[in-house]
Amino acid sequence: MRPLQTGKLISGCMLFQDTMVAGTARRLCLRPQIFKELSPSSISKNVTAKTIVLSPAMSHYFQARRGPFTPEEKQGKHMMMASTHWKIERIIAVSMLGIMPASIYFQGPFWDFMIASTVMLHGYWGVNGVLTDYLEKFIPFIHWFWYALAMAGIAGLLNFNYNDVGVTKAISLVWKL
Ligand code: HEM
Repeated sequence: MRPLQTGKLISGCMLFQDTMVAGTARRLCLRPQIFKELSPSSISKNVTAKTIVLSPAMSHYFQARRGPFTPEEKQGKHMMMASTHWKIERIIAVSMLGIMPASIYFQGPFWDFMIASTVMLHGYWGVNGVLTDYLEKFIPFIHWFWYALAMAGIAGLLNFNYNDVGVTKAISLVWKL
């Protein structure tokens, strides 16, 4: 067992010295409850406050791996390089800046499809990235829920475009209310 972080109270924030990465210090604002737990004397003396003790295995588990990664690792199980995927994500996001006003202005089936597909793709990738970064490690099957929800989402939007007024008309009708 070894201390992961030690800190001392400085002007309402806890300055943590990360003992695992020498020379790096991070300032974290704490919840106000911390002040109730500390006596006034301990604050005024500026004492070392808390030491969180984690076993090396646990601290390693909670740490993200920062590379260096091999080209195979970077590609993973994907059909394209992550950097190519990243560029496509950004091209779609930037194109949405034009597609959104254009579809409201022109309307019709083509623009219904454009807005439904780009928003769904962008939202799908965005949430998928959040799940990969924060939850996959703890809930490995979490993506399957997202795949099901995303498929239901795009199916619902396409159904709405084919069998109802369509997304662009629906947005302008909402604004007319
Ligand atoms: C024209 C409109 C939009 C633009 C230009 C845009 C742009 C972006 C960009 C550049 C990112 C990446 C940020 C990063 O990686 O640091 C992002 C992330 C994201 N976007 Fe959008 N976005 C738009 C609309 C939307 C909409 C309508 C949704 C919801 C369906 C959405 C959901 C998300 C999500 C979930 C993320 C991931 C957030 C994260 O990684 O923390 N965005 N957006």
